[in-house]
Amino acid sequence: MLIRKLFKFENAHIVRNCTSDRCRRSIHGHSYQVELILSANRLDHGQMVYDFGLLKGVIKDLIDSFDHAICFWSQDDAGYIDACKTYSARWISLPVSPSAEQFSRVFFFLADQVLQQTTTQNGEGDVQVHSVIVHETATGYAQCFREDIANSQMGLLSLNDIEFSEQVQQEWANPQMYEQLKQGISFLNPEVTPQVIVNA
Ligand SMILES: Nc1nc2c(c(=O)[nH]1)N=C([C@H](O)[C@H](O)COP(=O)(O)OP(=O)(O)OP(=O)(O)O)CN2
Repeated sequence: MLIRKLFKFENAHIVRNCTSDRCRRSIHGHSYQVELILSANRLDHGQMVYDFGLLKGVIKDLIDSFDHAICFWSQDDAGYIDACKTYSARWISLPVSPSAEQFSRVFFFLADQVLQQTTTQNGEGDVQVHSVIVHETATGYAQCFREDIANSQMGLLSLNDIEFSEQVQQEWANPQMYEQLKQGISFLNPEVTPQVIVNA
């Protein structure tokens, strides 16, 4: 079974080396919509694949990091990167260029890491990220599947190579959250007290 949770953010970027002239050498923004699709072959005690509410913690904070931020490829021109860092308090440095395709890989990678490091407490089964769809505009989207993450032609992703500005980190519910993720420290989902349903 699949479930899907939608996230939204506004972000600015340049995507170098693409065919579209406006896209490759002018800073521009998009209202992104991100569909996180999870799969599982069994349901938890609430008869859900994964409670939507649980996706409003670390995963939401990570995706919301990109809101009102500028995103740049760490291999971009040093002067441009300096300007992004100087004139925007919220910035994110990526090891890949910020195309819709790479955003979908980055969000798959991050959500997958969080889920792998999450200790569930409500009988969840084999919950996994199935795919991530990133809508860059109303007419264009990219969808990432698991096999795209390890595809070296698309560029290697690692937690250490994704950098969030100080301002972005301060706005997380737990500013240490990314460090925790990098160190492999587990996230604990809330405990659920079973309710006894008494029939009248
Ligand atoms: N496969 C991809 N193609 C393009 C990407 C991308 O990430 N992946 N990105 C861009 C630009 O960022 C651009 O701003 C969006 O392009 P486009 O869809 O052409 O945008 P429009 O709003 O002009 O398109 P409409 O069809 O008028 O909505 C370019 N290509």
